[in-house]
Amino acid sequence: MSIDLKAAQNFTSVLSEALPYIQKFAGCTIVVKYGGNAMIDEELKQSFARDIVLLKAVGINPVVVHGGGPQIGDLLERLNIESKFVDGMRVTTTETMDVVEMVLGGLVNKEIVSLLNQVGGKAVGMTGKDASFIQAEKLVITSSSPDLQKSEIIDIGHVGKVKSIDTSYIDLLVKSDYIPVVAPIGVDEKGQSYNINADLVAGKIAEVLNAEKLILLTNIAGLQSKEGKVLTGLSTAQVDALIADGTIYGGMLPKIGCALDAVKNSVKSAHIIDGRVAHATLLEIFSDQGVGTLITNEAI
Ligand SMILES: NC(=[NH2+])NCCC[C@H](N)C(=O)O
Repeated sequence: MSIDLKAAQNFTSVLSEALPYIQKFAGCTIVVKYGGNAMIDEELKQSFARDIVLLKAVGINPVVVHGGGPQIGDLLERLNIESKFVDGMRVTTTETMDVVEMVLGGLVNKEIVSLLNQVGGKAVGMTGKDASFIQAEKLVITSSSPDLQKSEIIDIGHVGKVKSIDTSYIDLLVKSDYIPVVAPIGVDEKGQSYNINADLVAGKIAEVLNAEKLILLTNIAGLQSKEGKVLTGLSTAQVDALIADGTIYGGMLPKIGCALDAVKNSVKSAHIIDGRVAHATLLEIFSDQGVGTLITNEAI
């Protein structure tokens, strides 16, 4: 059989394009928020696992934070427990929190750990309860009722926000070449569990770890202009302007808020990438073009 020279050349040019990035990011921490389609589609799951293990193999330290909303919804449905949402957040009663903890910390977390380990990684799963590493507090939300002209506090139960993160456990794992896989559950000083948005947890972990990158795998091609063109590189000031003029709105706002906060604090760049594309993580980190939107503090 003769060698396909063209394919071989393509392959080597791809590898060669990756070299400066492998050199630049070796030893760095990259926090990857894993969610959406990439977590459901079999082929995308495999490609994600290989990407993460490959990062580790070339000396980059990935930390994975995952979501699991649809899986929680599925089990609640099977158990005949009604799902209620306020502002896109799941109303989490004590009964619901048990299910959240079982699904996120058990089923989903261990599936990801196992996926990574099957392709040769050394992944270790945990929730913020392990070593109490994510301290949480209750998220208080208010709604203004139009007729009363005043705001009311709405109780959405065990939904939390991050109060503080102790990185010593993650550090220990990373130093020993393990890949931490974090389920977004926090704990308060009384041992109470909280369900926390995974983008938020990923952003905060990236901040406290002084990560090089925060990568958010999404179901979109990236941030888009009003005309629908993907904006491949933006400064934080440009993102602020896109929020102010309404180009970025609705459901995307909390996600972009997490990315912005991370970059405005200590993370070098945040990437909103297209998780529907196989090997999106590798493409973003090791190619010049990437597969989505890169946000940095520098003017672009
Ligand atoms: N969406 C983009 N414009 N990505 C460019 C990525 C460039 C480079 N691979 C990096 O990770 O820093």
